[in-house]
Amino acid sequence: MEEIGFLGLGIMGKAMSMNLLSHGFKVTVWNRTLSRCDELVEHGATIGETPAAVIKKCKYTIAMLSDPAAALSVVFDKDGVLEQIGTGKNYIDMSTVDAETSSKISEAITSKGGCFLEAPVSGSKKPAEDGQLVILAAGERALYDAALPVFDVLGKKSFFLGQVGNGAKMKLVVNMTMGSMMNAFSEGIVLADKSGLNPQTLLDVLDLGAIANPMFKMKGPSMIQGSYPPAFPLKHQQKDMRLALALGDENSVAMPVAAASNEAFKKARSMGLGDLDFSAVHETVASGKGSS
Ligand SMILES: NC(=O)C1=CN([C@@H]2O[C@H](COP(=O)(O)OP(=O)(O)OC[C@H]3O[C@@H](n4cnc5c(N)ncnc54)[C@H](OP(=O)(O)O)[C@@H]3O)[C@@H](O)[C@H]2O)C=CC1
Ligand SMILES: O=CC(=O)O
Repeated sequence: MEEIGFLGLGIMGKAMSMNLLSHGFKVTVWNRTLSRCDELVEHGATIGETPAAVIKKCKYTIAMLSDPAAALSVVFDKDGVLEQIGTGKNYIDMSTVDAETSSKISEAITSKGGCFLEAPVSGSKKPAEDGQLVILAAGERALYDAALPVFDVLGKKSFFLGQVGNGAKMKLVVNMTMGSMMNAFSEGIVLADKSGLNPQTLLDVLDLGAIANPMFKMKGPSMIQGSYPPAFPLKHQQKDMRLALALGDENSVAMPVAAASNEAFKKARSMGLGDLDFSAVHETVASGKGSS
């Protein structure tokens, strides 16, 4: 595959583009805060001054941006993707957004002759660094096939889910489930502690039973310490809960557990915890400031 463009060098985009560089891809990067490109340049990347400049240079461009507003802005605003997209150009948006946002981007790109694939990912900072993401792609099948060498570097498994929107929906369903689990886990840790049990023993018990999972195993010890270094920022998890609840509205699916979890994430944001890891929702229970 030719040179890859990469837009968005946050926690995920930085790890993913670094991975592409270390596997021998040529990468041209752009980030809204341009100084975040410097570390990538030290590892061999080239800088594109604007999203449009990256599209102009590269046949394939990947985006990894925070939310729907960011994904739309990078495509539609001045110096954006649309200014240079056209026949022979391919755009892969790996940000977590809702199906409507993805469809708007897809329509704009394909109406100018470009190809579009949405490909949100499951997995966090460490899986991104290790090339162990799960890729949830939908859109142009030919672009999916062409992108597989890239996806094989970034992830451990790729799914092609059909029409645009299906990748976004799958990602929101997964993160809605994950966010609810994180809240139940937080309550469990606090309940163990307040009722006189050792929370570490709770982690050991959970890890041996039917609900053992990598998230509890990885996040539990630091949650007990009250430490939440950001791997998956809480503000993004709350965005995913909000978008998943809207998907529930559209489909008349009652989701009382997810709705309560969303409230807890909102509470955590109001406590100034939005930039910490999403496991910091634990503080809404642990600090006694929760809404319960
Ligand atoms: N972290 C994780 O564990 C995972 C995250 N995701 C999803 O991946 C996406 C990226 O997440 P992550 O890397 O953690 O997020 P970060 O907050 O670390 O990075 C966000 C990126 O979006 C850019 N950005 C934000 N607003 C705008 C805007 N208006 N215009 C242009 N660029 C903008 C930021 O640029 P700047 O540097 O200038 O602020 C930055 O490059 C999100 O959709 C998230 O939900 C998916 C799986 C796992
Ligand atoms: O979106 C977050 C993740 O861990 O997946």
